[in-house]
Amino acid sequence: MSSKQAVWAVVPAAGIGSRMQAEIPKQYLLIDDKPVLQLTLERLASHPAIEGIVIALAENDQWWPSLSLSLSCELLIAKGGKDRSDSVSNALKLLQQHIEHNPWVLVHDAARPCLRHADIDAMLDTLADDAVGGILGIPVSDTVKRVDDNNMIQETVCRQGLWRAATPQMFRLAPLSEALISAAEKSLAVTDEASAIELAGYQPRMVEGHSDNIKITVPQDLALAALYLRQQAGGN
Ligand SMILES: Nc1ccn([C@@H]2O[C@H](COP(=O)(O)OP(=O)(O)OP(=O)(O)O)[C@@H](O)[C@H]2O)c(=O)n1
Ligand SMILES: C[C@](O)(CO)[C@H](O)COP(=O)(O)O
Repeated sequence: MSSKQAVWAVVPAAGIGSRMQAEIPKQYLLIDDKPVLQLTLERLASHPAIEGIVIALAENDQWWPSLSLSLSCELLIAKGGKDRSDSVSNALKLLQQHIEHNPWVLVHDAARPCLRHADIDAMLDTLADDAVGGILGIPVSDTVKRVDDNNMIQETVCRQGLWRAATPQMFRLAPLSEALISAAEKSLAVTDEASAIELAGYQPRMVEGHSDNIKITVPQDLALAALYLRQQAGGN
């Protein structure tokens, strides 16, 4: 598939950002005067392959109306759910009501504004003819320890073959929706789309991405994301 083949993006943006310990949900914190969510949406919408975006917003989201967005793609708004997987599932169901075909869907965290178009291109090119789909990730480069509740090291985990999963996670609309519904029906908590696809018996492909595609999660991540965005703007 060329990177021009139209795909839809799903952006879960209904979290409260508790680990960020901020006054407002982290997706509305500012980086160089722009809300994180706006940066992420503009990054996705400016890619030529993105036909439309479905964003999942919390029902009590009071910040969305204040965004001044001018996106070059269609935008649908779904209801956020209790967990990230519920928000994604709601967005997929809304998309299925909106379109009849079964496109590739890129699920991408609102909290990841540093996504590079090169990584989107890598996914579209690598997974073009894949029967299942796949995700962006980064190989683990540190030694990994398992630690107990008292911060005592229990074991060193072999890092051979260990990767950190990121987003986008790219799957076909119908099987992804079915996999998430199935996981929810079995009360199986999934923290990413690939987990649901794996539970459904499929084997997603890992696509190596850039390590600056960080998820803004804890306070120090905001300054790091700002640094990465400035670095990218400078052509690095
Ligand atoms: N019920 C939820 C929970 C999370 N998300 C979104 O999923 C992405 C990744 O989740 P995470 O980083 O965990 O965000 P929060 O859940 O907001 O953070 P925390 O766990 O610290 O509260 C975020 O863009 C978040 O807005 C969502 O759409 N719906
Ligand atoms: C989807 C994800 O970003 C992949 O690493 C991650 O699982 C989200 O987890 P969170 O606890 O909802 O931030």
